[in-house]
This record gives sequence, structure tokens and C-alpha cells, in this order.
Amino acid sequence: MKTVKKVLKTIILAGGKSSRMGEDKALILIQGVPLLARIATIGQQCTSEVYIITPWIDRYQSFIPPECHLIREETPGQGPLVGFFQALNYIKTDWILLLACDLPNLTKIEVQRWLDGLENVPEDAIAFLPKNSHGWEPLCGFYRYRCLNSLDKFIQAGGRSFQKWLKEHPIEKLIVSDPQILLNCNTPDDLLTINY
Ligand SMILES: Nc1nc2c(ncn2[C@@H]2O[C@H](COP(=O)(O)OP(=O)(O)OP(=O)(O)O)[C@@H](O)[C@H]2O)c(=O)[nH]1
Ligand SMILES: [Mg+2]
Repeated sequence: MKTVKKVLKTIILAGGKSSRMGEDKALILIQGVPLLARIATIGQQCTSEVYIITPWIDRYQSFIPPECHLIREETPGQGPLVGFFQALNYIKTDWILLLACDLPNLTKIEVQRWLDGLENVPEDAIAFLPKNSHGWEPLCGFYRYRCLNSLDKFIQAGGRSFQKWLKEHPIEKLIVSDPQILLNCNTPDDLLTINY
């Protein structure tokens, strides 16, 4: 695990509109801790550095763990794929752990378990992601840095869908111990179902 951690950095996406929740999801308190701070701490525990991409640096910098980097999004509101691409331009490491900020059930123990599988991902796979009945779970898993070129071309051609971009590439399936780990809290009702 230690070897993998050195070649792995985290990108957290925190530039969504939270329109279904009706309030900024990054600020929702889980056991007294803002959700974004919780995810950033997991990133710090499991990887060597954490980068948060958002248009709202002033809103978040007082509570995120020190040493986390905040990247100001150049063209806000273009969606998660563009946010990921912009953040990827700031870091260069073999693997990137990409996380949404709305994953209240994610734990350090689970991510550390995933790291053990990272070393066995086939060379041709550009990502190591969980899968559900609708397709890949793109915002809670690992990407190889070399996906940058293909992502650049896809976005330049007007692409904005993670699912469509991922369909163009071999992806390795990541097995999650419990599907509830990946719960996205998108709505107030989702918040009632979380594990705390
Ligand atoms: N940096 C960045 N992050 C984004 C952007 N759009 C969505 N995200 C993040 O991507 C993750 C998943 O977002 P969603 O839950 O699908 O959408 P959302 O915009 O946050 O919420 P809704 O308005 O309810 O769809 C969250 O962590 C969002 O903060 C974007 O344009 N830029
Ligand atoms: Mg979501």
C-alpha cells in the first residue's frame, strides 16, 4: 500500500450546482464535519496529495485540511468531466484517485482496500472503477495519468459525458465491498439513508 500511495494523488470535484439538494453539498455536516473536509481527509490518508477543483475557493478554504490544494476552476459549470481535465493539468503522477464530494459513506478503510488491487490492473486499462447496473461509477475510482491526451481530444470535440468517454477505453472493474459505500447524497432524502 505504501508504494502505491507515493504514485497516487487525489482530485476532488467540488464545483457542482447541488440543485437537487437545494444547498451546497460540500458544506453538509456529517458528524459535525463538512462533507468536503471528510472526503479530503480520506484523500490525504490514502494518497500523497489532495487537489480540490472548485470555483468557490473562498467558501471552502477555512475548513479543508491544511496541505490540501485548492484549484480555481477556469471555466466553471461545464460539468465533472471538464473539472477533472482541468485539475489533471496540475498534477502528474502514475495514478489519480478521483472523488466526488458527495460520498458520505466512503471510508479510509475501503479506499485502502482498493489500493491493493491497483497494482494488478492490466496495462491497457486507463481506469479502475466500480460498476453498477447503469455503467461505470466514474467519480469514485482511479485513472491513469496517461488518459489526459484522450480526455483532451474528447473534450475538444465537444464531449462532456464520462460514460461516453469511458466507452472508448478498456476499464478494469473495481469490486466494492458494499454498494452503499458509493451512495451519492444528491437529495435531502438521500441524506436520511446514510450510514451515520
Ligand atoms: N469542479 C467541478 N465539479 C463538478 C461540476 N459539476 C459537478 N461537479 C461535481 O461532481 C460531483 C457529482 O456531481 P452531481 O452530484 O452529479 O451534480 P451536482 O451539480 O453536484 O448536483 P445537481 O445540481 O443536483 O445535479 C460532485 O462532487 C460535484 O461537486 C463542475 O462543473 N465542476
Ligand atoms: Mg452526485
